[in-house]
Amino acid sequence: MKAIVKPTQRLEGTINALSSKNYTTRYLLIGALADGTSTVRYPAHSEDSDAMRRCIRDLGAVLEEDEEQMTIRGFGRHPRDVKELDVGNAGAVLRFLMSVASFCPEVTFINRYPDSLGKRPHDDLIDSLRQMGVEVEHRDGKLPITIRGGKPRGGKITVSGNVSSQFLSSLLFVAPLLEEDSEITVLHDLKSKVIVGQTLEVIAQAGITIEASEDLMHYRIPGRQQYKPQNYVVQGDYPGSAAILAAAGVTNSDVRVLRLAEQSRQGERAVVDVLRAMGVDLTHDNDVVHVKGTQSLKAGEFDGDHFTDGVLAMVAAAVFAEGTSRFYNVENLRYKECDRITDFLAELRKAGAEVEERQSEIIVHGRPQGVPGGVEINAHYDHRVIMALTIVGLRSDKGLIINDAHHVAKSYPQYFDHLLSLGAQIELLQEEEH
Ligand SMILES: O=C(O)C1=C[C@@H](OP(=O)(O)O)[C@@H](O)[C@H](O)C1
Ligand SMILES: C=C(OP(=O)(O)O)C(=O)O
Repeated sequence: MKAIVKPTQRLEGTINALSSKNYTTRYLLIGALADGTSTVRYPAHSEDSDAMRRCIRDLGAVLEEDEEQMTIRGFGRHPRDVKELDVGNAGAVLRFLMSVASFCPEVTFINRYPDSLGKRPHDDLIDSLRQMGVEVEHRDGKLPITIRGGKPRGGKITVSGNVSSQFLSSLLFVAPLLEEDSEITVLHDLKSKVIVGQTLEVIAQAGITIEASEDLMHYRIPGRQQYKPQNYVVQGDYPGSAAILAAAGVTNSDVRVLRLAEQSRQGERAVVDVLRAMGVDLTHDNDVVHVKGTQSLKAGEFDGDHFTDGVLAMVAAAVFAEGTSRFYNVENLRYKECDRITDFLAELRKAGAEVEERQSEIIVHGRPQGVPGGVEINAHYDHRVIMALTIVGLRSDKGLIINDAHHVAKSYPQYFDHLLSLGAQIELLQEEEH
């Protein structure tokens, strides 16, 4: 699909935030790891959440779903002896299930996105699984990956946290099910640390005990525990909504996004404060974010590691700010669906933005007068690149054509529909997908 994004003066209206991707993957997983039947209300519907549905079903969970709610009969620590799993392009799903697969005799995770997930590194998790007595075959730390497990061991386990927090989360999900007690130590820095809070939150909701140090670098986990079946409710998604809020923030608009919990462990909740710091008039009451957009934003300096999946949308807003913005501590954006520093900035430059990269920083010299646009954008298989360039297109002089925009469905299939309902000038051209 091509998205033809045209200059749009004003966005107006109210939308319901999509359901959280990261809570959905977690609740589906712990529902599958439970003995008994759990329910999940308002699970997300997207390629990534569908990948989790597909894989836990293949592993033996029984799922039923209506409009609002899904029930999951879990397999506990006894997944079915499946030979192959297809996680699509979902990093979190792959990494979480690599540990679960260690209960199986032999599972291969196939490589369906060689130019996206197929390029992402998993060595740190592979190292940890080996410490647990699991044999892992891989191609240079990347997909396809075959896990030969059976009886993973607990004990002392180390995991590096400087590429992705998903490796640690993955171990935290399975360690309580092991025969032995475990002690997990995080080596190096722990990136995307806030999201580990979501992992610990959902694990505790399922009645599991994990003792975590205050800095989240050290864990004691009693073995032989069981996930209890529970009833979970998925909250609204901040990372996806960040793009809607930024689009509203840079246009002359009046937009409300409902279902964004004020008390949330999603790090990307911080985008509300980031936009406010840029001068956007924004209130957040009763789980409703109300944005009154402005044509005059101001630049700022932000630690992007606190709102990892919201950085690209905030960079897109900074493109129109007065002054130079700096997003630092974002090196691990290089290991996502694409290199979200080099690849993303290349597309922004095409649109006419003035941006610079450092190894772990994005620097934006804002252009309050707008950017020319009038070019075609490569999506790099990345939903967040698509969402961010759409924001830029809305405030460009000549608009932008975003190629392969269907990849937005990785997390937010209704993104363009939501923008259209707010009055955005966007034309969607269906073409043969490749
Ligand atoms: O645990 C999770 O569900 C996720 C962790 C983050 O990844 P990193 O820890 O690799 O930054 C985030 O970017 C991703 O979208 C989802
Ligand atoms: C990086 C992301 O997801 P994942 O790592 O799960 O592929 C994302 O949603 O932006």
